Amino acid sequence: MCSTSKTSKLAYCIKGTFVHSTDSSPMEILQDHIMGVNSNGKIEFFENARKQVELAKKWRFSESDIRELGSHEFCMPGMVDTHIHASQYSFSGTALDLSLLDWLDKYTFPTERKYKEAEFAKTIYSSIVRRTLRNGTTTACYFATIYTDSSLLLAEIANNYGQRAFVGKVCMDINNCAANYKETTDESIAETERFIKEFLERKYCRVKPIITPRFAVSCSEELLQELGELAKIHGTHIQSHISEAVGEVESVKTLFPNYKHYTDVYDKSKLLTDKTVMAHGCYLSDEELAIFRERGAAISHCPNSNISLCSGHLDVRKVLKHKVKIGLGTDVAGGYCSSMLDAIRRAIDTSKVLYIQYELGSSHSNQQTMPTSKTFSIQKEKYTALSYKEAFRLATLGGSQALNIDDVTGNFQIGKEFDAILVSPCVPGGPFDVFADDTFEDVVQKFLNLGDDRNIKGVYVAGQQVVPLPNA
Ligand SMILES: Nc1nc2[nH]cnc2c(=O)[nH]1
Ligand SMILES: [Zn+2]
Repeated sequence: MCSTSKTSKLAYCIKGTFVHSTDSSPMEILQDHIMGVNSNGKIEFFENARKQVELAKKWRFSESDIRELGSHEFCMPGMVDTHIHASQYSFSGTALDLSLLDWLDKYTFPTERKYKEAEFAKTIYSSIVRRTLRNGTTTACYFATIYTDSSLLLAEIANNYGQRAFVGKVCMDINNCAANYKETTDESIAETERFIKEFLERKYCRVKPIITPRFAVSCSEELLQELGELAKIHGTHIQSHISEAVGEVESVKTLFPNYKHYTDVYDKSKLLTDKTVMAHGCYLSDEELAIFRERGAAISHCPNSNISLCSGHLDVRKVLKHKVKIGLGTDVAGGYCSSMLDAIRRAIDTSKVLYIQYELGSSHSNQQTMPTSKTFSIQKEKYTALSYKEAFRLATLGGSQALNIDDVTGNFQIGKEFDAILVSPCVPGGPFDVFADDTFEDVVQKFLNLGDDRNIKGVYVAGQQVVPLPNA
């Protein structure tokens, strides 16, 4: 049950280094700062520690109420996974030998069928929620399966562990390969209505339903339109896949001949709103991106999956140029890693691959000639690979914007809920080393490139500490 009081007291203070993004800066490192979090889990103040005495008087706290971070430690916003299939976690790290449509038929649909069984669902869903929380994912936008009851179970599990989440019951009334894993159109609509109704009755504070047509290939026109209506009636979020792989885009052209393009299929069904997040978008045209921008719809960039399933590459620069909202997603299990740190790294890798292609001017050729320093300097003005700071922003603030929850989370702006991870770079047996001449920026960069859950000492959602996990 969700309860916030109108009056809020100061709950605790944290003092040390904070790293976050704003609209104007992809990364701010604020050393020697002090933050106050209130009993509603919101950031009450965030100031230079110089003002501690003044703040202590105003908010009536003493030295003993302050949690002081160690010299290399820092707090950063919790990461936002804008696209993850909780139901595919059981086979993550395997089954990466096929491209999208064959991969769905051979591995994904048979696995998702198992979620008819509540016990199986409970085991895997508990594991993925625990795993993502330990990895520092404070918000996850989940796909479940076509089964309503086990999808509701995922919502319950996320709520019990204190994760902020969107949970979608998958809708699909077409499946030419696995006839035993699809619904009739009427079933899909009725079960989605039941899903939303029962979900909302539970009044979870930070776990919400999201309407989830799997993708246009597996949904009839009627189903897409009805889901668009339901989203409108209930004001819910919407998620799906779009323009992920060439074979998929070709199928959509054949299945929906009367539509201008893939984006038009969703748009005409009212599925593109400012609460929509579409995964991938590797092959979206400028015209389609302009529609995304107009509708306020967002893209979830899932680079691990795009590479693992040999789908393609998303040009993040192009999406940003169109001012389309964008966050990162792990897309487990097309993406083999459930950590958003991996999504940051793969987003940078992808951007560098695109940079090389632009530099060589050979995105459509297989010339293997080395570029000269001259071509590098000329081309650099045209294309810049994503920096680690930009990728950090995509994983935090960008994700919250993509999910339209940036008024609540995504950075350390006063009034937002304190969703954060406490990073401890120097841990015994940790994954990297810090040396005396490392700047704080170096330490942050090392964590983003080399760190893992061993460095994540604490995770907070709305001010509540959720990691270490219960029964860890
Ligand atoms: N990566 C990915 N793409 C999809 N397109 C339709 N379903 C899926 C899925 O489960 N994973
Ligand atoms: Zn996906």
